[in-house]
Amino acid sequence: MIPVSCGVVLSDGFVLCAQRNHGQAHALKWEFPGGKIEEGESAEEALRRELLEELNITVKVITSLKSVVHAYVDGPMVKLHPFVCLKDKGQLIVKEHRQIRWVKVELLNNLNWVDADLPVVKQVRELLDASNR
Ligand SMILES: Nc1nc2c([nH]c(=O)n2[C@H]2C[C@H](O)[C@@H](COP(=O)(O)OP(=O)(O)OP(=O)(O)O)O2)c(=O)[nH]1
Repeated sequence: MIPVSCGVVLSDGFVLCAQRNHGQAHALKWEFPGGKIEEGESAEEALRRELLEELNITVKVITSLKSVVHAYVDGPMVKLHPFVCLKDKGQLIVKEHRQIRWVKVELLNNLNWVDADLPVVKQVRELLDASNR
């Protein structure tokens, strides 16, 4: 089971979505930026390291969401640890992804997500719907 952290990064009501690159697993699918948790690292430490490495940003973590375990067909079993965060410092530099996009919460379903992220998208929608009520 591969432990992975990812960030639902919010700014001005938009969510930062990232498209995986050609040549990677799940090429051209959309994900929340993040990556594998390394030995001796907490999920939150991994998130901060990956966001800095991949996108040159720091974040303020607001809350964690429920983790998702997903077994990819012919692929690894992934345990995804999602965090809702606010973008803090750093000018976004896209280093590894094909592209990034800031997407309104209600339009998140329009992207072609990696399978493990669908339950995360659902949690994000529920969380933000509830906070707008
Ligand atoms: N980053 C990220 N990976 C995800 C998400 N959902 C999901 O199933 N994954 C999977 C895809 C990959 O199999 C794995 C993370 O791999 P990665 O390639 O992004 O991580 P990494 O940068 O640490 O990898 P590496 O190239 O250094 O080996 O988790 C997600 O929302 N964000």
